[in-house]
Amino acid sequence: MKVLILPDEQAAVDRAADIVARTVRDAPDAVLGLATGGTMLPLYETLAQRHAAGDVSFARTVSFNLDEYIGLPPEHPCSYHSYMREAFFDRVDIDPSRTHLPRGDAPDPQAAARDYEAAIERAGGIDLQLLGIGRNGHIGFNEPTASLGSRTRIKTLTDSTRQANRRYFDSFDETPRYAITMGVATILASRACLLLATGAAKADAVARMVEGPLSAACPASALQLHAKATVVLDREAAGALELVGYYETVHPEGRDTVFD
Ligand SMILES: N[C@@H]1[C@@H](O)[C@H](O)[C@@H](COP(=O)(O)O)O[C@@H]1O
Repeated sequence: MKVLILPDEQAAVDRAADIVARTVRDAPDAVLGLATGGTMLPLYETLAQRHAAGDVSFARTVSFNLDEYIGLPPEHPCSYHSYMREAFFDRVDIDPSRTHLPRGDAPDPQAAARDYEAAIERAGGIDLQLLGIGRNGHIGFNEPTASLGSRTRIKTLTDSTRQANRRYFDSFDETPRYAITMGVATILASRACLLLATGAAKADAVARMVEGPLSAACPASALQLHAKATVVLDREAAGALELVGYYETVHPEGRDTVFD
């Protein structure tokens, strides 16, 4: 795992944006796996600014988002469909017909999950999967104890995840209980992963992901199995790592060096 530690949030976001932009420049028709959450908002903002400056185009990019809440139609203001439109899709030149999110309002969610896997396969798989991390170590909506062999399916959200996402809804009761999410194995099948974590609230989960045992108790630790996983952190999110000195030697100033 490449662990890149940057001095602050914006520096971490810039480094993550560099990796996304390089992927799309190298392969304009790259398939990106996209993530939601508060952490990703400044990343999408930075990518939108770089697009406006003429530095990067997503015109031929294909995208698949990690997850969506069960029960929310795409036009619901709290759906991840709406999040993606507002944060990114409406601000860059991506072709809406090439963007994909699971349908939270599908009449048969299990069938929708299987179809989503098939669509990823038909697109040739994911070149770069963007990820955030939950405070309990979840990736996508793969909560602790999620099978490390799982594919896209329906997951029940923990109360702690619902509490963390409650701020977007009118009440805790209205915060969805279920989500359709790519599985851990779906994520591991991508050709490269890029996980961005910022802020002290993520420090424990980051330490368990990078240095803890490989365990379904921390689904993000499954990235230890991925041959091309890059973790971009600000100093606060790196705060509980033991081997900081080593990561900083290998990647001085969070540089994405050739030797990893
Ligand atoms: N399903 C999303 C994840 O994809 C995201 O990485 C995580 C952290 O979100 P935030 O960045 O807001 O802390 O929780 C959400 O529930």
